[in-house]
Amino acid sequence: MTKLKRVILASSSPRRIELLKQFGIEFEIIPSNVDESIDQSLSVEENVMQLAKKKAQEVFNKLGEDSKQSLVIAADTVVYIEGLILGKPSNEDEAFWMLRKINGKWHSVYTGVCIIDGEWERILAEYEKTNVYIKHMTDEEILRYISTKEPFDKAGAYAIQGFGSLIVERIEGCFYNVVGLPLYRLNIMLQKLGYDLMKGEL
Ligand SMILES: Cc1cn([C@H]2C[C@H](O)[C@@H](COP(=O)(O)OP(=O)(O)OP(=O)(O)O)O2)c(=O)[nH]c1=O
Repeated sequence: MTKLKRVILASSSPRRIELLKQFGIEFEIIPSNVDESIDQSLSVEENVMQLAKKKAQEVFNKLGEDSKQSLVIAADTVVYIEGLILGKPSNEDEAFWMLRKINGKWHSVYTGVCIIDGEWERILAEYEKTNVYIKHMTDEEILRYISTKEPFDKAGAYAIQGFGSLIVERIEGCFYNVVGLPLYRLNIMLQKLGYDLMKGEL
């Protein structure tokens, strides 16, 4: 297999960037600029895979000639509860509403991952699901959590890796999926394309 000229993470998420960095591979960061609005008429699985595809495709299309020797990775994370898909809250009221919605209950976090391999002209899109139980909080506790400012750029208005760790009672499934990049799933997908993070092959 010829060495890829460019490996691109199509994301502005500091969490995704940090998670991918730990494997010692060289990659560039090119955030996408797509409309991330959720289509409540589609299933949650379709939503996250379609959004991840849109992000990857947009960045891939900008690469021009280089695209043939490039691999682009993109992801999209949402929270799913009682038939509703929650993205990132746009203000304090929305964060409060989302946190009340997931308060004292199980919900599911879905991340869609898309990989475009220009060399083989292949597009792979899959998703991972993790169940998360949030402890019961009083309104005062919810407001205190919001005052950390952590909820604003996070799907479902919390971050399991930050202050949010103090409200997540238990999880079932991949932790990294909740943070925004399901590493196990990502490597399974890369292996399907002939790469492997364990071997440093990318
Ligand atoms: C539930 C949860 C989400 N998140 C984050 C991961 C994602 O960054 C964000 C969901 O928004 P996304 O739209 O998936 O990603 P993004 O807009 O931050 O970045 P980009 O589209 O450029 O890749 O929520 C956490 O960091 N911790 C959590 O516990």
